[in-house]
Amino acid sequence: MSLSPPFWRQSPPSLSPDLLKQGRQRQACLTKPAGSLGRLEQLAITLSAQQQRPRPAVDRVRIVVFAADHGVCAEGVSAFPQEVTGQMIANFVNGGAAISVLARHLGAELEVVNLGTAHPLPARDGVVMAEIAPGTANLATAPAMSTEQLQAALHAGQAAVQRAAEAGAELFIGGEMGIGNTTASAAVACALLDLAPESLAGPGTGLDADGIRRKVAVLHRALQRHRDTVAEADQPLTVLASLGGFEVAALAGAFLAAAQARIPVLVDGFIASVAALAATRLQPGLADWLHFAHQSAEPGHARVLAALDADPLLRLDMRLGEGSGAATAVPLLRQACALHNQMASFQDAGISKGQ
Ligand SMILES: O=C(O)c1ccc[n+]([C@@H]2O[C@H](COP(=O)([O-])O)[C@@H](O)[C@H]2O)c1
Ligand SMILES: Cc1cc2nc[nH]c2cc1C
Repeated sequence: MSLSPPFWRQSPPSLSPDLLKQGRQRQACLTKPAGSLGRLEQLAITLSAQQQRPRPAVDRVRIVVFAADHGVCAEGVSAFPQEVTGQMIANFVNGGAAISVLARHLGAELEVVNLGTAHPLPARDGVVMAEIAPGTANLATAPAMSTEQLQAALHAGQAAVQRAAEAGAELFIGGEMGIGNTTASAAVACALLDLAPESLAGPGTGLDADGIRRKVAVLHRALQRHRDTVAEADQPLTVLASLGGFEVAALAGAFLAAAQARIPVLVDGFIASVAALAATRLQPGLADWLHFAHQSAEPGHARVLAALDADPLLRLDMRLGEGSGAATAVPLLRQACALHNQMASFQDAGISKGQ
C-alpha cells in the first residue's frame, strides 16, 4: 500500500489557460476602452480561472482567525501583555472586534480557531478548539515548536479550509491574533529571505524605538541559535518550526489547502504574508491562488511583498491583523466581478469599437 504524501507536499492545481483566455476576451468586448478598469480587469479574469466559472463571484466569503500565544513574549517584544490573545478571542466571538464588524458588514462568515493560549481558555460556542500547546516555546532560546506541533498546526489550517469548502466559500481570508507574532513572523522572514533583523522588525502593536532595538537584538539571538537548523534542505518547514507560531503555520497550511480546493485566497497583512511566503517556498504554484489585499504599516511587510512579487490592492496604513485588511478589500473584488459579469458588450449596446 502506498501512502499519499501530506497535503503540503502536493502542488496546487494550475489555472485553466482556456478560462484565462475567455476572461480576457470578455473584458475586451465590454463597453469601455481596453484596460480602462485597470487592475479590476485582471482581478476578475483571475477569479474566473480560479473558480473555474466564466462568471466569478465572491458573495460567500469565509474569514478564519487563527489565534495562538508566543513564548518569545518573555523577551519583552510586544507593547501588549500576552493575555490579550485570549481576551481578543472572546471579543471576536462576542462581535466587538474590528474583524467581527467587518465580517458582519460584508455578510461574511467568521470562524475563530484557538491553537493554544498561555492561559488555557474554556471551550465556548463559536470557537473551534484546536489547542496544540499553551503557546510556542521561546524562539530566542529553543525551537518554537516540535515537528509534530508544526504538523498539527498545518492540519488545523487544512481543517478550517475543509469547513469553508463545505460551506461553499468562494473566497478564503486567513486572519491571525497572537501577541508577539510580529517577532515570530519577522524571524521566519529573515531566515527565508536571508535578511538582517533590522530590515524586518517594526513596532508591531506599538513598540517605541527602544522596544524595536530590543526586538532586533532578540531576533539576532534567535537566528544565531537556529542558524544550523534553518540551513537544512527542508527549509520552509524547519524555519516555521524553529521560529514560527502556531497561527503562522496554520495560515500556511490553510493557504495551501485552499489552493488545492480551488478556493482563491485574499492575503491580509505582515503575518499572513509571511505565512504565504513560507507556503509558496514549499509550493511555488500556490502563487496563482493568492490575491494580496493591502500593504500594512508594519515596515517589514513591504520587503515580504516584494519577495512575493506582490503588488497589494490597498495602502491604508492599517496594521491590525485579524484579516481586517483583507476584509477591507473584499468590496473591490465584488465590484470587479460585477463589472465583468454585468457590463454590456459593444455589440449588445450598439457602440462603435475603437482600434
Ligand atoms: O497584520 C499586520 O500587518 C499586523 C501588524 C502589526 C500587528 N499586528 C497584530 O498585532 C499582534 C502582534 O503584534 P506584536 O507587537 O504583539 O508582535 C498580532 O495579534 C497581529 O494580529 C498585525
Ligand atoms: C487590542 C488588540 C487587538 C488585536 N487584534 C489583532 N492584534 C491585536 C492586538 C491588540 C493589542
